[in-house]
Amino acid sequence: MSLQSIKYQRGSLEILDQLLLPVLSKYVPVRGVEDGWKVINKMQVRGAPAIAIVGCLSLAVEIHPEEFETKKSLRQEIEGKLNYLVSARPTAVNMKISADELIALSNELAKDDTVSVADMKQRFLHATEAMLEKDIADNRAIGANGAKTILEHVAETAGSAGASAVRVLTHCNTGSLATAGYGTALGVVRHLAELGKLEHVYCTETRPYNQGARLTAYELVHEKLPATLVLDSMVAALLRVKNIAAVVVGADRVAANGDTANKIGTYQIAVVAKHHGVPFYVAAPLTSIDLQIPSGDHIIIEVRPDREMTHVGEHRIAAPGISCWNPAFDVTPAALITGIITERGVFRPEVLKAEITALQS
Ligand SMILES: CSC[C@H]1O[C@H](OP(=O)(O)O)[C@H](O)[C@@H]1O
Repeated sequence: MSLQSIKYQRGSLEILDQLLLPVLSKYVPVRGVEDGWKVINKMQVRGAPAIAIVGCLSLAVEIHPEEFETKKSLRQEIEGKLNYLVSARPTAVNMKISADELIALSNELAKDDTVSVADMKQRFLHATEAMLEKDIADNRAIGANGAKTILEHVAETAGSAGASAVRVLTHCNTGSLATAGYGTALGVVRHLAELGKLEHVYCTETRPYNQGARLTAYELVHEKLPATLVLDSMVAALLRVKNIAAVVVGADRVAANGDTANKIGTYQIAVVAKHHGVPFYVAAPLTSIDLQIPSGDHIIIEVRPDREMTHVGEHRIAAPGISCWNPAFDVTPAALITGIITERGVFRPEVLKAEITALQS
């Protein structure tokens, strides 16, 4: 079983086709931007950070063998192709943020007369390749920050000096298959396990793509972590009887006020967690935080094909002719979020914008 969602070396990019998991582990080549757009749009690769990394590396493999006459032509290629890749899926912000950063870099290099066109191409390739290691480092920091916060909350609530092992619930897939490795919310789970403080992790199936049943369960079984799969409809009952210490989920786009777009079903889990007094955390790198939008009302929610609901593979499970509503995400209001776990710290939603702005200044 492979957990490496992305295989890259200069001039070559392959992605693990997540539509085939867990039954088949098959890598497919991504030869350029058209392939990159397709594998993202079809969700052969998915997960906010992985989308950005695969998108940017698809451009890297495309321009690697090309010779550009001028820096202007290279800059135009970079800007046009990155903006095209942003259109593959609208909700996660990571691709947009990465595209803007790389476009800004190429504009800066194009203006610098001391930089040749060959140097400019090399600098661009290095910048895209650096995303892989940075994502893994960010995820490890998210894991450590999140585990610490959850254990402190549990100890504080119990009035004890240290927390015993905890039970957590997660939704969708936020692990190695959604990132360059280790994961965000699943990185918190991994770090709890590394500390010997993970009693049990529950993962929801996450209809209709089944990221939980097919991908998160795959990762947890692979690492022999104590895990149980539950149906999306079981969350309320689970929180009532299983003494869950915290819910930790990922994010596709966090607005400046902390409202968070994440996989459909996240909002209702947050409502149930509030009802049961269970802390609800969002785990996300800064590349998932969009300070340009004031609230979740401004987040575009991708609506996906009906067939993802009416069929499991080739097998029809819904009556022919029924109409469907298939938003891929929903928005959890900041008021339902206990904390946003990032690689730079854990922030309450009401201070997120100020804290992130201070970090970035
Ligand atoms: C680590 S971000 C993962 C994030 O992306 C998932 O959506 P999708 O599978 O449609 O790309 C889900 O919202 C996860 O929380």
